[in-house]
Amino acid sequence: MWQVTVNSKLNAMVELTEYPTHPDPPVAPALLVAAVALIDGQGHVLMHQRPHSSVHGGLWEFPGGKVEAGETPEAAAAREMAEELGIAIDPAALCPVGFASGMTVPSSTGGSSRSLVILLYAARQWTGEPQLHEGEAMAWLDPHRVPALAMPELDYPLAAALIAWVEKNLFPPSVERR
Ligand SMILES: Nc1nc2c([nH]c(=O)n2[C@@H]2O[C@H](COP(=O)(O)OP(=O)(O)OP(=O)(O)O)[C@@H](O)[C@H]2O)c(=O)[nH]1
Repeated sequence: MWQVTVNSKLNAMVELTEYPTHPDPPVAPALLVAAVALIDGQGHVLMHQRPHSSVHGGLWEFPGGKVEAGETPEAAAAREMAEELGIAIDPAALCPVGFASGMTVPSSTGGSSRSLVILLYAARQWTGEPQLHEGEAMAWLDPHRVPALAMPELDYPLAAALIAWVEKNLFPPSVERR
């Protein structure tokens, strides 16, 4: 971060001072992950249990994965839905719900922690029946029950954002008519 100081005596002199933003800043670019809350006709959301062998193994998450080079987050989300659940989603039909930001958990094989940003989208339409292609299990849940699951840390704020989104978009307060 740069601080600009104007020296009043010399009037036009500008001093630039560099300040460290963090004692140990992350060196790698942020990892971007696109995840999807699939919402069925009953307003239930599909949660996915990560493979035991993976980072965050056995925890519940919103299905999704890393955005690859040259991909939009929406295209990545649609690709992950095909890979993980065997369903087709139109990227244009994904609705932004919220995001969460933190640090990755270093894998058991090493590697340092890096900045992680997860974008959560909602989808109410897709083609095909979700099937477990990867992971340990999947479950359709009332969104209000999601915060009770064992999940990666960033999924708790994502779950709160989803509940707010569902209450606004699926069950909007009735409009008072005079
Ligand atoms: N998909 C997904 N990943 C999440 C969530 N919450 C969360 O912390 N993550 C983390 O974000 C990262 C995404 O990794 P991933 O393993 O799902 O991505 P991927 O399918 O591209 O993995 P791959 O490297 O095996 O191809 C992991 O560190 C994962 O633990 C979530 O709700 N959904």
